[in-house]
Amino acid sequence: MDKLVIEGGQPLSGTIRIHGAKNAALPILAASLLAEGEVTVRNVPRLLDIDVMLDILRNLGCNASYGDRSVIVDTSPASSSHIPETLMRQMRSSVFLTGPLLARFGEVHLYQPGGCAIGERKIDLHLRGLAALGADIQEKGSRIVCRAAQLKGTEVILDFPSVGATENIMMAAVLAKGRTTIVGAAREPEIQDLQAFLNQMGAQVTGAGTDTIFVEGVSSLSGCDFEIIPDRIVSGTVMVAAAASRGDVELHGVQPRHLTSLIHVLRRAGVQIEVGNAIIKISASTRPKAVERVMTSPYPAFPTDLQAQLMAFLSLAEGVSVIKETIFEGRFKHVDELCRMGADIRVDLNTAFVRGAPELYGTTVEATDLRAGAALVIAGLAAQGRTVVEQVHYIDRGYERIEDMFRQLGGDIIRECGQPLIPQPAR
Ligand SMILES: CC(=O)N[C@H]1[C@@H](OP(=O)(O)OP(=O)(O)OC[C@H]2O[C@@H](n3ccc(=O)[nH]c3=O)[C@H](O)[C@@H]2O)O[C@H](CO)[C@@H](O)[C@@H]1O
Ligand SMILES: C=C(OP(=O)(O)O)C(=O)O
Repeated sequence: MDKLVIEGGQPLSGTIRIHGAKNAALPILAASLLAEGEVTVRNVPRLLDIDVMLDILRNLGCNASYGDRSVIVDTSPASSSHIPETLMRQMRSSVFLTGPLLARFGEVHLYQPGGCAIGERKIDLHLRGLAALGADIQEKGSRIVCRAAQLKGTEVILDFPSVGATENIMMAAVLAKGRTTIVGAAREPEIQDLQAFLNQMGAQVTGAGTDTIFVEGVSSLSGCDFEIIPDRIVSGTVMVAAAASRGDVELHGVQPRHLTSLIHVLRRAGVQIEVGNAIIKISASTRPKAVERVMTSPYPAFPTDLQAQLMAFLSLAEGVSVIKETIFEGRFKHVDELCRMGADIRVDLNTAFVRGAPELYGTTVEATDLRAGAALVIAGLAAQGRTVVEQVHYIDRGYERIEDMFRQLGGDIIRECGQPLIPQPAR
């Protein structure tokens, strides 16, 4: 398996353009199934999770191809509503196919989804929402069958603003009969992007970005051409890496308003940030100050997907930072690895107390999940000496060749290719 080898201590500098958002592209590609016709999705990042989504779409009978940063999906030949277990288990986002398949075929056969081990990650809110729309749901072990000859609009109340459940319910509701109201919806920018995509196909969805979403059911949807928003988590990762390496970086093609909570925390740590139209300039030259209280929460609060990266940065701060993780109960796996690099972090339940150290030191560490892996890369870029990050396939789920991205900014980072994950047949 591949490894990243990083010689730390180089301040990052230069300009970078940020790729499209994985978390917008995945539900949007799943939603393409709702249209009978051809859908073009632009600014799609080349990631492992996107490849898995395209494999699933092909398995369901669609034609799906990737080229020139765009995906073209022709959903007219789609013929199956069975998602294969092996593909279902490769990522959490396979669950996004549930709403669209149910709306299109009146049934869907699926399994509990896989993905990074960062918590229990049930799908009860997804299934309860679909049941409220009239689906009959049978669960046997990890196998799930949902059926509904015609979904019917209703009020769905979410006990927690789950991003995925909000998206699945929106996708199911667009072809339902009548009006659906989602109360307690998640407000993430990716949900607004999904609304824009659905409406471009002819749906009638309003309210995304607030906690109440209205969906007026329509009888059919047609293909469209749509461009994905920039990835706010990749943007945030580059910003934190620039600050940790005490560099000077300009990010282009970003949406600063999606990063308000991170900008606020980094400024509290003493980082210089200038915000323009689709541009963020970030520079840091001194040791950061500790940040007393950071808590992950649903958007617009601080995102759980940047918690690990921020912790790597605050490991180098002057003083003690306190980081509380309220979204995923298993999202502190990077702590042990950061400590192996010289960080001083104590965890008490869902709170990490980070006593900043003057330096981190390179060693061999293991990415245990996607953002934990990104945090170790940041730590490696800022550390003294050589860091080797193993299990890079987790990082490849969400960053398009992370080593190229940081090398473009002057980072000394290369990939050493190992055995392929899936053994290739002998020629
Ligand atoms: C592809 C995608 O967009 N992934 C993002 C999405 O994941 P995802 O959509 O899976 O995250 P959710 O918002 O659904 O999960 C938040 C919390 O709700 C719980 N929960 C969720 C659904 C459910 O049916 N039952 C339940 O208990 C989860 O275990 C978790 O504790 O939002 C997360 C929270 O911002 C991000 O970290 C992920 O990067
Ligand atoms: C947890 C993440 O993704 P997913 O929901 O696809 O597992 C992430 O992007 O950090």
